[in-house]
Amino acid sequence: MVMDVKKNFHQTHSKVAVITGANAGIGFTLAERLLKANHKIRLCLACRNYDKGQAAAKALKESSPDVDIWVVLLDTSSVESVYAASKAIKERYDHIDYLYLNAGMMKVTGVDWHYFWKGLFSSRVFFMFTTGEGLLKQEDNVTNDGLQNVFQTNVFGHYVLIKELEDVLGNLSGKPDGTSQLIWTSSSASLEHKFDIEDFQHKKGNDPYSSSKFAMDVISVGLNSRMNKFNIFSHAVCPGLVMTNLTYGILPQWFWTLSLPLLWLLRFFVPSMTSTTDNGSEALLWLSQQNPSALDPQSKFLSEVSVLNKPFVATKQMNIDPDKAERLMQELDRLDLSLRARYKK
Ligand SMILES: NC(=O)C1=CN([C@@H]2O[C@H](COP(=O)(O)OP(=O)(O)OC[C@H]3O[C@@H](n4cnc5c(N)ncnc54)[C@H](OP(=O)(O)O)[C@@H]3O)[C@@H](O)[C@H]2O)C=CC1
Ligand SMILES: CC(C)=CCC[C@@H](C)[C@H]1CC[C@H]2C3=C(CC[C@]12C)[C@@]1(C)CCC(=O)[C@@H](C)[C@@H]1CC3
Repeated sequence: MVMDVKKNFHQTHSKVAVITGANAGIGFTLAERLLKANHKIRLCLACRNYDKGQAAAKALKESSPDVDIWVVLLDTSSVESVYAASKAIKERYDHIDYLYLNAGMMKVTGVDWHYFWKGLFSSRVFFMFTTGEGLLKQEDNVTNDGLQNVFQTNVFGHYVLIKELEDVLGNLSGKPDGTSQLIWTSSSASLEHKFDIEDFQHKKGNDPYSSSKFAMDVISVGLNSRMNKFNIFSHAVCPGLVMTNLTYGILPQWFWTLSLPLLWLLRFFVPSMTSTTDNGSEALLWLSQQNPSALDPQSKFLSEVSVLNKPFVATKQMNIDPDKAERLMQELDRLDLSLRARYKK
């Protein structure tokens, strides 16, 4: 009897997930949950600090000692670091199933408490708790590559990473039925009116974080138009308000701990008060379990939570003009080319 041993790519291949900013917060919990859901998954923790990355890998291996976890040094605020990390990633994996574009930062110098108290007793209170609009005084600086730091860290570094990894994504990896998902950790602070295509790095504005998160959503839509034909699908996620180093950089941990009862009460009206990294990573994990070709390229996926602390995934239409998205991507392509010329890449 002749056995048919020819199996397709999906039956034989162990899934590979690359997560940027995986050593802490939402990225670390996502790594834990991906492993719990599929212990055969191969994980790449792409971190800017090698020791923190190794510590995260060690912690993950404590609960699953036999798993394939690898740490690669990646600083999204440096294109040379992105080039080096991509090269190392491609040497190790011939296909990536999930590329989580999660690393992110914001530099907050203060909270506008006057605006907060006024907002608390106004009709914009729920919007204020969902987006944080107008409450945070932020600063930005210029990276060694000469770009705005928040833009380069949150957006452009990831855009270059995707371009560098193109030949291990979707069917461009040479696997005819290979599929890849690009999953952006965006935010409900992504606000269209904070973004200006003429100033896409947000050199002039005062809310670089919201601008960067809106740019992410636009790029995600644009990537679908360009890349769905290669079985590469892009989606953006809002994790909600989660207690992590990012929020501890805004106000001290003790303040957030004391505010937890209030944040839980707010869940009656604002389901984005996810609070924990477990709740916040819900939509990121959920997306890895979906057929991406069946998802609307204009949908944003929100991690939300019920009053009883049960996480769920909600969707929101983005209605982003694909032509606008293509225009932004062309700007980023030009910037990418000029930096490649500088670094002779
Ligand atoms: N917390 C929240 O309420 C929300 C968070 N988000 C988004 O979630 C994502 C994860 O943040 P969160 O887990 O909250 O915060 P954390 O600060 O806990 O995690 C951020 C991760 O990104 C890494 N990172 C920062 N800058 C760089 C860089 N230049 N290169 C590589 N890695 C970098 C950090 O590394 P290191 O440890 O070395 O600093 C860390 O691993 C971010 O994109 C954030 O904008 C979105 C909505 C709400
Ligand atoms: C909790 C109390 C009593 C006060 C805190 C007031 C603000 C500091 C706080 C209210 C809404 C928060 C918020 C964010 C930061 C902190 C707040 C402005 C984010 C902007 C953090 C990063 C994100 O990506 C957003 C989704 C958050 C939106 C809400």
